[in-house]
Amino acid sequence: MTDIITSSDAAAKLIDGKAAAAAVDAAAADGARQIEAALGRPPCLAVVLVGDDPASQVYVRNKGRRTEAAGMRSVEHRLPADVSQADVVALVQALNADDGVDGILVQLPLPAGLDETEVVQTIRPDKDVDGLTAQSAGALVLGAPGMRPCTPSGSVFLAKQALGDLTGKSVVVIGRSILVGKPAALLFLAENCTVTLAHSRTQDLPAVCRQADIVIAAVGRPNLVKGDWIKPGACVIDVGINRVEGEAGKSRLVGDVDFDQAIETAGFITPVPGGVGPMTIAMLLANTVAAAARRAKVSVPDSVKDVLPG
Ligand SMILES: NC(=O)C1=CN([C@@H]2O[C@H](COP(=O)(O)OP(=O)(O)OC[C@H]3O[C@@H](n4cnc5c(N)ncnc54)[C@H](OP(=O)(O)O)[C@@H]3O)[C@@H](O)[C@H]2O)C=CC1
Ligand SMILES: Nc1nc(=O)c2c([nH]1)NC[C@@H]1CN(c3ccc(C(=O)N[C@@H](CCC(=O)O)C(=O)O)cc3)C=[N+]21
Repeated sequence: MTDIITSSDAAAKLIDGKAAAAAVDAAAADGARQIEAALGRPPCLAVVLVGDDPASQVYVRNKGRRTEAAGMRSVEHRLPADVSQADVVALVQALNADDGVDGILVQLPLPAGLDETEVVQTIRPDKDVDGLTAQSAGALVLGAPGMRPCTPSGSVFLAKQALGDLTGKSVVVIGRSILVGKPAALLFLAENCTVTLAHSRTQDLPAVCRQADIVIAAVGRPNLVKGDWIKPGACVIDVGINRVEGEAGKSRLVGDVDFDQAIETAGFITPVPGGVGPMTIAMLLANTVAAAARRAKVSVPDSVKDVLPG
């Protein structure tokens, strides 16, 4: 297996999200084989993509490819951007009722005019592999069993690869979205971290960040987090995926952290691309295997239990 933590020419070690995702994909593939042996069919993930946002299409394509590579079934449903609310809800209801579907992911954001909350709330909680329904969110708050959101789960996994047990670490999460920041704060709390949840109204964000043993940047602002915001030796998990103008008119992906600066002070850092992004898909696969197991009333394979957060 490739090393997940590798050294760089600068101070920080790199956390290789691709290598970590390959390990989690392998665990999911192992689990998928066990499910197929028990059920006579592999776990199945349905992805709903509304509109033609090019970035979303790339994610959906990556998800489809990795799902099949892990020996699972992937079904994509594409709807036009001008689809009605009722038609999106009806599709989710049909997927809820389809016994051959174990997991449902509705790609966010939905085009303007559609009620995202209603669509997400339509997903049956036992198929909510994105962990975004009120039932999943409630279970996370209560510390009860349930599906955890994929990007925050991936962020915890990578921080553990770098630091081991996270008990007592101070964590600053920047961004409080339902998809990333808020559940990330709760997952790190569940790891016994001391968590600060920062956002656009936070006062003196650089000073808040400098207290952190672990910084989670989930803002959507290219290079917002500067090198001198990072406590020497801290672990930096960059969730941001921002497309910016690169050389020769070509676009490239950057995170929310000024990587070239932060790598000089941090102890560990995730790159973009090749950091949290690949882990998000890996956790989605793991959640899909777990959902298939629970629905079939067989035990969740140990390989999958081991990679998911508590
Ligand atoms: N790697 C992956 O798999 C994934 C990556 N992403 C990426 O992560 C980033 C965040 O996504 P998402 O959470 O959906 O984004 P949202 O736009 O929903 O949320 C952004 C959050 O950042 C806060 N914020 C905005 N500007 C600042 C600022 N200047 N200082 C401090 N906080 C600020 C906002 O605060 P307020 O609430 O006060 O407005 C808000 O809470 C994006 O780049 C997205 O592409 C998202 C999902 C998965
Ligand atoms: N309901 C819902 N759940 C999500 O989890 C969700 C969503 N909606 N909407 C959009 C965001 C974004 N997201 C990414 C997933 C994988 C990569 C990924 O694989 N990135 C790779 C490659 C990126 C590339 O090169 O295009 C990388 O960072 O290395 C990125 C981003 C999931 N999201």
